[in-house]
Amino acid sequence: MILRWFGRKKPEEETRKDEPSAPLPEPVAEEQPLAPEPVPEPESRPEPELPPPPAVETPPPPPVAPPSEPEEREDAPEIVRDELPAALPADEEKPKKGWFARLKEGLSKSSSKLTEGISGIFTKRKLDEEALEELEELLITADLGPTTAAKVTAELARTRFGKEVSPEEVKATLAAEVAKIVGPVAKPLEIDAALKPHVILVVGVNGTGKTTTIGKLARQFRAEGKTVMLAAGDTFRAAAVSQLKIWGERTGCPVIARDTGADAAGLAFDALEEARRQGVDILLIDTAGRLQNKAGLMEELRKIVRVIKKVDETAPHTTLLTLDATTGQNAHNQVEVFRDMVNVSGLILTKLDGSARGGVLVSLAERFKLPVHAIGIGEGVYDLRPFDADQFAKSLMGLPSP
Ligand SMILES: Nc1nc2c(ncn2[C@@H]2O[C@H](COP(=O)(O)OP(=O)(O)OP(=O)(O)O)[C@@H](O)[C@H]2O)c(=O)[nH]1
Repeated sequence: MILRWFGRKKPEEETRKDEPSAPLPEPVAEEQPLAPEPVPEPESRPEPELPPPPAVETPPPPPVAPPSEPEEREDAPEIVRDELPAALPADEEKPKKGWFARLKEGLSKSSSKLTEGISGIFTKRKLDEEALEELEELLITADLGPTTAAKVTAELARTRFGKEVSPEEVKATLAAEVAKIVGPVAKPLEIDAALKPHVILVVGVNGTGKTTTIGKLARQFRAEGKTVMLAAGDTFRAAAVSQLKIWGERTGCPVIARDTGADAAGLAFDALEEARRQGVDILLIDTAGRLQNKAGLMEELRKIVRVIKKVDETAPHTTLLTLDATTGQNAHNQVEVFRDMVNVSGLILTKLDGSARGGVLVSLAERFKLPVHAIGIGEGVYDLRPFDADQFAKSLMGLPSP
């Protein structure tokens, strides 16, 4: 059965009753399904400081195994499924504001650039050739890309040419056009419940938010009642491994890790075997993203894929590419590069908060047509949500909630 990420009943609601005394301080799965949030949440609670990772009884990290050829390995780390925490540990408080409000706030740099430009062009002015050219240029500088910019302005010209149009009308038309372009790529991340595990390989340039995204996804899956294992496949950097371990603790997920410099493919192989043995629902594999050594990275990623196919020839079932929205058009190059290395099945756009270049999502959608499964608007564990085309388009144009 295919389950849609976020689209299920909150597992806590179903299982909390028979859980032992371990108290859950906050109903962790408060998020809505994919549906947009029509009403902002009350602003009663103070903004929480991110507490340090709680002392949760997570299984100890598996022993570090020496690098070896995956086929020969018999000493897979011991992780007992019963030890998985029954509930998500207490961690960060859910943000007080609703998602749409936060998305709008996050995209405010991108939207103010656009809305100020639109007001400048269209206040008391007819939609003539010159205005259209200025608008097209504005959209290009806001990272929507030349193709999208041309398409969107042509649509506006088709219906309003020669007429006096208000900035509000232009924004509404643009939002509708943007929603049309990004709508087809707004696809939830689907998890096949029949797979034990569903393997998700997470790739992307260093710093684009792979590890953080893995942590956020892990929390969400755990909140849905799924068992999750994390594999620290960025064996190159010690900090990347320890960062993933922290996310493992925060989300109550075992982490398979090895020493720095260990063979990433071997580690992925071990992790998949272990996840299989334990009947874990989802295995999230972190990877390195050193583009400086493109050939080396390509070989490493391809080897990971090759090697995990020895355990499950259908794996990885999902290959997510994280893209940092602040890098603007550079994200296009990254899609091309990673698409050549591995079979990228979907994108996650991170750091849409504070980026003045959020429009890049539109040009990516237009050009690559790859599913955008989710967007990140902050560093916190709750700051990732499925991508909603209408919400995004309205936020980008600074318009009120859909
Ligand atoms: N503002 C903001 N920061 C984010 C978001 N996602 C990740 N970050 C931050 O971006 C930085 C890099 O994130 P990582 O998850 O370490 O990125 P990575 O791709 O795993 O990078 P390496 O560990 O270097 O391979 C961290 O400081 C994160 O907290 C987001 O959606 N918004």
